[in-house]
Amino acid sequence: MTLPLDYVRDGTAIYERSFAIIRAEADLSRFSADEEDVAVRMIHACGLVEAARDFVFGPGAVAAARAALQAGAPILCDAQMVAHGITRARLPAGNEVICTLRDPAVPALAEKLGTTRSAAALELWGDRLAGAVVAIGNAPTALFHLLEMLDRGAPKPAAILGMPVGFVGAAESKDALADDPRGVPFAIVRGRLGGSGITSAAVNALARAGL
Ligand SMILES: C/C1=C2N=C(/C=C3N=C(/C(C)=C4\N[C@@](C)([C@@H]5N=C1[C@](C)(CCC(=O)O)[C@H]5CC(=O)O)[C@@](C)(CC(=O)O)[C@@H]4CCC(=O)O)[C@@](C)(CC(=O)O)[C@@H]\3CCC(=O)O)C(C)(C)[C@@H]/2CCC(=O)O
Repeated sequence: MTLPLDYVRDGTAIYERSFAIIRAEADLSRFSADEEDVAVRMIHACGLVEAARDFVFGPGAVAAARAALQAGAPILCDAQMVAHGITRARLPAGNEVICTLRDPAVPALAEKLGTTRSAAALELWGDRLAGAVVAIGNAPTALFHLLEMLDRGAPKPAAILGMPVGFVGAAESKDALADDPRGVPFAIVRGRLGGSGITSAAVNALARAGL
């Protein structure tokens, strides 16, 4: 082995080269300029240029989420992994990043409601839901539960990023959001694909455009 090994060590150079590869290889033609910016960062997080086919941005979603973040809206996350992936330095207004999953009240609440902890945790968002940016990247049940809360009259968030991953309920929960967004601007990744990384990346792109 010849040391040092030959690889790029500069973080900014790595990002720049990655983003250039994505723009060269991905079909981004159906996105507006601001959607494209978000899509590139989402592809970067999952390593799949083909994923762009499954990205759906509802009308005005990027503008609504960006305006909310600029105005200081909190970011409500279903999982700690989503919350931890959000780069605080990119947030335009020192926005609060909230995940209630680990609240001690959640296991009993889940038992009482007969659902997962991920879904029950949303009940603790309370009034913070009004005008917030919601980022659901892990749990399909959380997205389903959010839609049920909205149907029961919960305050509307500014935007919903519905990007849970998996095989049970993921595609269905995202279809349910896209089919009836309850008047809330939304973005989804159709099908099984999604996850905390893609979702954090979407928030990071919405928080600040470009690199
Ligand atoms: C059924 C669940 C799924 N989890 C998936 C993928 C991943 N989950 C990870 C981790 C560490 C966590 N998942 C929980 C949210 C946990 N996962 C579930 C639940 C059982 C039910 C959610 C649902 O179906 O909607 C859920 C527990 C609950 O009662 O809500 C987690 C809270 C479990 C725990 O550790 O307590 C935890 C989240 C921790 C956090 O960040 O706050 C994985 C890292 C898997 C692993 O542990 O090996 C992975 C992360 C994926 C990602 O990108 O986020 C699925 C695939 C989403 C799956 C739901 C769909 C399915 O097809 O099964």
